[in-house]
Amino acid sequence: MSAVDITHLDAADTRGGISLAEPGDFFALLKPRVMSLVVLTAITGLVLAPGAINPMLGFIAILSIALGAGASGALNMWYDADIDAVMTRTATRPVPAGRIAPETALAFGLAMSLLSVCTLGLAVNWFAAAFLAFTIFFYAVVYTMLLKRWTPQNIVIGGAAGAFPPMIGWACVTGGLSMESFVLFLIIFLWTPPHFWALAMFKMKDYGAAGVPMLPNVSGEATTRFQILAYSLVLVPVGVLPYVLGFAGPVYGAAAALLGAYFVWLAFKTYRMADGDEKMLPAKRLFGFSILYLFALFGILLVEGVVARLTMVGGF
Ligand code: HEM
Ligand SMILES: CC(C)=CCC/C(C)=C/CC/C(C)=C/COP(=O)(O)OP(=O)(O)O
Repeated sequence: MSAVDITHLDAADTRGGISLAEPGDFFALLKPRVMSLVVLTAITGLVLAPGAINPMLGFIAILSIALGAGASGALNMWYDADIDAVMTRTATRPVPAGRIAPETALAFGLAMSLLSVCTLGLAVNWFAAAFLAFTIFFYAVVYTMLLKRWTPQNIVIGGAAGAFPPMIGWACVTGGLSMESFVLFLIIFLWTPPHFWALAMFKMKDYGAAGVPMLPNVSGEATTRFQILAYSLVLVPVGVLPYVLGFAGPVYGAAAALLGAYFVWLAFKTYRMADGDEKMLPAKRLFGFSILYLFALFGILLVEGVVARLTMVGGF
């Protein structure tokens, strides 16, 4: 159900026969900043997986995953144009702002989905390609179309989409799944609720105006603060698991423990925030730090993985 009428957007990209969309608008449809972290987690999965991969095929694999993530972002922006138009954070996106017509965004998203999946299948393997297709479907259909407007657990279930990329990267090399790639999935899966609910707390008015049932709006701030702390407390030990299970080194182990301790501290400060705190500084800090945390963990895993491959006979 639409929160607002977007029929005015139908002919949005042409006036007097001239397209108003610029290349930058199509780039924005790909959600490039989120994609950067998705790409990092996918490369990490690919590099840590046992077995050789031709560097050119590895490059094509990552490009396909990036394209697929971008495609799912475009499909999300097509479907969500009505609610994006109501929220200050998203109102200037190309579709709600009228620079790209909804049907153009849809066609772009579908074409890119097809291109990314077929490229991955033809160049790398069809298991990874099917997994990529499933992930695009999960974000664009299961999260965006089915869960987001229906349940405050939307991001807990839907967040799985954002956690699959390291498993896809791993599958590009091995053609299958593994306990290690599942642990990488689990780190992102458990990270998503504190990452997003911290933001949802200080963007509550936006979500309220758009009628999206995010946890702070539905269950209140106190419940959200508790859930953030609970997920963080589970996330941090799981973040150390790659070291405990022996597929990451001591540098990673120490970083995961230290950064994890700070993550829990910020989650605790968020939990202790006073009711009606307008500034919400702890929640803002936690949101910002959540991004740094995941970049750091996967960045270190990646560096360790590259070093291990470079020093091993057979390398890549
Ligand atoms: C359902 C799960 C998720 C939800 C609902 C969500 C939501 C959001 C939102 C609303 C923002 C703010 C963007 C803005 O200011 O416009 C954001 C930022 C960000 N998210 Fe997430 N996120 C989720 C999962 C992920 C995942 C899985 C990743 C990558 C692995 C990720 C990476 C990022 C990054 C890098 C940013 C900062 C860049 C930016 O501000 O656009 N997120 N997220
Ligand atoms: C490989 C592949 C296909 C990966 C795609 C998975 C992916 C990038 C998931 C990220 C989830 C995400 C950014 C949700 C944003 O929520 P939202 O859409 O509700 O946020 P918004 O309000 O900013 O639009």
